[in-house]
Amino acid sequence: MQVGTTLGAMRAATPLVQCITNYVAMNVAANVLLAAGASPAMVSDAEEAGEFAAIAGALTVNIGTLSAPFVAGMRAAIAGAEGTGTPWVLDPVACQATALRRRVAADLVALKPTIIRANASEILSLAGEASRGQGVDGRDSTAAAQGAASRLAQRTGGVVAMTGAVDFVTDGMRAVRIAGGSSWMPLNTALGCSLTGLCGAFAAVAAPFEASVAALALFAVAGRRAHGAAEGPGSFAPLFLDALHQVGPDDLDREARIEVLEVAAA
Ligand SMILES: Nc1ncnc2c1ncn2[C@@H]1O[C@H](COP(=O)(O)OP(=O)(O)O)[C@@H](O)[C@H]1O
Ligand SMILES: Cc1ncsc1CCOP(=O)(O)O
Ligand SMILES: [Mg+2]
Repeated sequence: MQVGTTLGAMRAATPLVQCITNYVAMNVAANVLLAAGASPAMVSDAEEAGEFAAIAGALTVNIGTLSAPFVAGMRAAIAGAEGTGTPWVLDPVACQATALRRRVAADLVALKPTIIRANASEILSLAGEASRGQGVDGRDSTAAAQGAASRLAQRTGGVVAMTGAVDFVTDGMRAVRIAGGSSWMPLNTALGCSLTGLCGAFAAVAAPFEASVAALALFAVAGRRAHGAAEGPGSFAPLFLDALHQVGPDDLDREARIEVLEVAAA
């Protein structure tokens, strides 16, 4: 897949990405998007969120620190995005954990996100299957959740970008696995949330499946590069930001480990 071309297009556009994300992720995700080449804006109040979505290249919606004002802002923003045909990405953080999260996540999935980016435990929960997720951290393998991801994509008509030690992306018909990254990534809070924002950045310039693959591949390549130079989760964080900025289109094509799957294997 031509992920390098997609990266070049994203950087050329510097897309404005509206991120409705949690308090933990706001700063981390903004820095990740800036380093990768996008223009993030954390705009979530219901009074302005719909208006902003109409001028953004993409919207991302994350339920990490859920509250009634956040939900109102999400609904306003999604309505604004739908009005202009703007792509939007859902991150159902810890959607298995509480009744509130299960209900809000199900309501948002019913609005048919362009992309759902989540860990395997969250995908299993959204698909109505048993999840071993603990809080915001995934505890299921993506291999065990491929069927759930495919069914979810078929139900929404969108793309499911599922992450873990090996990532899996499907639109219900096509599927790929992406290897790479670092075992220190899940020990850095909000990297999953930041990747959701990056999916939005790519979706502003490319079709949802290609956008998701490019975003996850960039994380995988940058994570692998940073791992080689880091000594632990703390030194990993700045090295990862540097790598996100330094990986170019040719590097991405050369270093990305993307396996295109037969549909029957998905
Ligand atoms: N064990 C691992 N080895 C390599 N990369 C990982 C590992 N776990 C997660 N990642 C990477 O970390 C990023 C965030 O994924 P993940 O931790 O699944 O999200 P979340 O924080 O939403 O649970 C993704 O790029 C994923 O590929
Ligand atoms: C720790 C925490 N608590 C609520 S949201 C959040 C951030 C989770 O970030 P990620 O799912 O990207 O690791
Ligand atoms: Mg995480």
